[in-house]
Amino acid sequence: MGKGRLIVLTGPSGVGKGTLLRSLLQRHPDLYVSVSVTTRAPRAGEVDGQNYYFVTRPQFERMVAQGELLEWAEFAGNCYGTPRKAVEEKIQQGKWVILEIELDGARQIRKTFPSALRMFILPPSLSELENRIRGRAQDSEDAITRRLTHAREEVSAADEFDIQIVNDNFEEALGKIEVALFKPAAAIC
Ligand SMILES: Nc1ncnc2c1ncn2[C@@H]1O[C@H](COP(=O)(O)OP(=O)(O)OP(=O)(O)O)[C@@H](O)[C@H]1O
Ligand SMILES: Nc1nc2c(ncn2[C@@H]2O[C@H](COP(=O)(O)O)[C@@H](O)[C@H]2O)c(=O)[nH]1
Repeated sequence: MGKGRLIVLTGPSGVGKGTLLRSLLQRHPDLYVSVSVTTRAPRAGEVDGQNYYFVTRPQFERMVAQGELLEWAEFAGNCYGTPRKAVEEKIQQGKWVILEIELDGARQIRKTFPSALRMFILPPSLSELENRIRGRAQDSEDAITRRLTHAREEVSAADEFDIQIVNDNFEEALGKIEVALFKPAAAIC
């Protein structure tokens, strides 16, 4: 059995993290992507237990109080958190576990799992980021404004991460994530 590992993927909402991860999983089905808990309402097509575990705020607060979340944060009016049990079990089993989380959560993981590999995905520009969020057509105008406001703060924190990857050309960005994950450290520049 291989050695378990924790990998954090962060970047502003709409930069393409979820899309990159879906392609990465198709190519590397042995990776495990943690399913987060959120108080956000499901978007069209989102499935409970697959995209997220959708919970009420009291349920979320109970999970926090009982120490069930590895990290959690409030983002654009909703709460998001990583269920501890599944992640710890998968790492124990030797799996490589990926967390797709925002900046506050990534900072928490840096303290609790200093050996985690932390990658930050950047948009080619903020205007392209806005195009992608709008193009996704899943968020209200209010939610879009809040996400773009957060994006500025998040992008300015990119240097806190081990690796920064610009998601301009999708295949190139995906290739860089693969290099960061699978190639020896000397190959990463
Ligand atoms: N390289 C790319 N070029 C153009 N469009 C892209 C690229 N990567 C992703 N997209 C598109 O950008 C939109 C947002 O992508 P996605 O939902 O994966 O972002 P996200 O970072 O996971 O957002 P959130 O954090 O809000 O869940 C999608 O419509 C996706 O198809
Ligand atoms: N700190 C955490 N952030 C998380 C988690 N799951 C998702 N996220 C991040 O929230 C925003 C918004 O997501 P959306 O699905 O509403 O667009 C995005 O940046 C996600 O990466 C989590 O468990 N903890």
